[in-house]
Amino acid sequence: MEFFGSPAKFLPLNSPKGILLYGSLITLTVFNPFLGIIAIALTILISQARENYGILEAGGIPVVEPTWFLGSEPNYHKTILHFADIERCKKFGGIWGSYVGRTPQVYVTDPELSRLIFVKDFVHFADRKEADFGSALLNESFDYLPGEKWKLVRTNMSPLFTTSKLKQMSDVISDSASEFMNHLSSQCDEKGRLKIDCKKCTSTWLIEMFARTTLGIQLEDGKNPDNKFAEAFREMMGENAEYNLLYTLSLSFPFLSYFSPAFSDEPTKLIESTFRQVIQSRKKQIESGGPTNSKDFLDVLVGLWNRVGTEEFKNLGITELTIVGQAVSFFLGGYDTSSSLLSHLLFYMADNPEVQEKMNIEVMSALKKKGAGGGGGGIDHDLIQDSEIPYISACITESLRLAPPVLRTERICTKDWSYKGISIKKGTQVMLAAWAANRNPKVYPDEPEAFKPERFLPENKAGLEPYAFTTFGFGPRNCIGTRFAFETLKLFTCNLVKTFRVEKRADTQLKYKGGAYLMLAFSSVYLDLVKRE
Ligand code: HEM
Repeated sequence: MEFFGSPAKFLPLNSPKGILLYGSLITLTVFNPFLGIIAIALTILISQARENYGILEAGGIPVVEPTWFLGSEPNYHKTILHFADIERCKKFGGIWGSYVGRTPQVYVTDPELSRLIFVKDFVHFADRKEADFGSALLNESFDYLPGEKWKLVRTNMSPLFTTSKLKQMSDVISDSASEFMNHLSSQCDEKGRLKIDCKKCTSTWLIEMFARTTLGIQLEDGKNPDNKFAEAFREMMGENAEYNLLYTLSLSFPFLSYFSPAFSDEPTKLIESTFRQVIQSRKKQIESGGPTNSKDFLDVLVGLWNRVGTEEFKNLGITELTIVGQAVSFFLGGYDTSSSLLSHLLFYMADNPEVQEKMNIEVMSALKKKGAGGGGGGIDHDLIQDSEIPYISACITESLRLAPPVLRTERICTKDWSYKGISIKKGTQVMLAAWAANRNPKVYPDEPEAFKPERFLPENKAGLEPYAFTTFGFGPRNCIGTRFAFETLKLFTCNLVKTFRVEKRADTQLKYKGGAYLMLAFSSVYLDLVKRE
């Protein structure tokens, strides 16, 4: 087994193992050239697959023992990676390494290391790994833009998330949420029940709501879970895709990824053309001096669009597709994460009936206090402040802690880094293992695996270590939509608990998919919505 040594480059000719290996290859080629060439090709492939072995150990990082040539994760496609992270954190502590195929990856859960890597020493870890999603549009996604290109887009997008902008969008989100509840009510049977697939149901609303808030358009048939725009997004994200052995093999032998692209390019066509049309029609509106929403999302996109072709944009490689890609990545960044979170929140609520009763009492009394009574409307930006609905806010935060939709927040080390005997080499991927980090028993000593919203009530949360809540990442490249996400989640949840109870069904289960390495992937979670009197 130890033909290739470790770390494996090609074996030196003058070593005993080298003489044995190269001698055997030459002999085989002389007697059977066909088999000999195959053996030489395999030798080269395997040596390449092992080329990074040893790098992590040399930096003082404990590693998940690699196999002969499939890295540390020979069953990657079957492994539920966030559970693996939890187990490894228990075994190794706050930092460990793994060879994912041939890529050395470092996993961090220790709050102090997270602060250093993601915030203080950001210049060493400013980018994410260059990605090829098999789609030109997705390759322009904001999350994966490199260095200066990312900086320019981020600087232009940040002003969209100020308090005043958020308040402006909040009315649209709130109208959309209450309309959606009315729609769900109208779908209930004569006993006031409706079976839902949590992710499909909540993502339908989120996509419709995003279209309204960011693009200012109303989707045709937007409340129908099977509407073509929502379906295109789900297909593009490969929601029904399963990882297979070919995927695991492609991690060690990247040429195989050509046969198993991560995302599907076909549905991006509908999405790309819709976004292009919307941007171009706002551009025309602005050029003809028509009224606009003054610096909303579309105005920012049009501003960037008008700079395509300038020297600065040419140098940075920013094209029209880059601009469309930003609109798409806001949808993706927002809808998939939020629907994943809402599915977990609904599951925890169904699992804890007493919790949802408290949530209902809280929202009803906040409405009463406001003078809005029990009838429609009233749930708006002011009502969803933490001071008005501390318990509901705590339930949302606890769900975010327990089930972070982004399993691992990633960075690539662009400059060698070291700290107290640990060194990370340029080219290594660094992952914040969110599921494990958020269960830190030193920070959440009371049953870290359990759903306990009380942890985040105002009287309890003050002393919590901020770097042990990793759900939105950290530092200059953290989630730009955090405040928007909280606004959305709170408006939806308040409307939901006011209108419905959530109940488990005989077929309710929460089953995670293997191989998902970035975004949480799970099979349909079915629950019943039951209308409140
Ligand atoms: C529950 C909801 C959400 C969760 C858990 C979440 C989580 C995350 C995480 C972990 C990151 C990576 C942060 C890092 O690398 O440090 C991220 C990045 C990002 N998120 Fe979110 N997100 C959510 C909602 C949203 C929403 C609503 C939007 C848009 C309105 C959004 C847009 C983005 C974008 C554009 C990035 C890339 C930022 C950059 O690279 O500079 N996210 N998000």
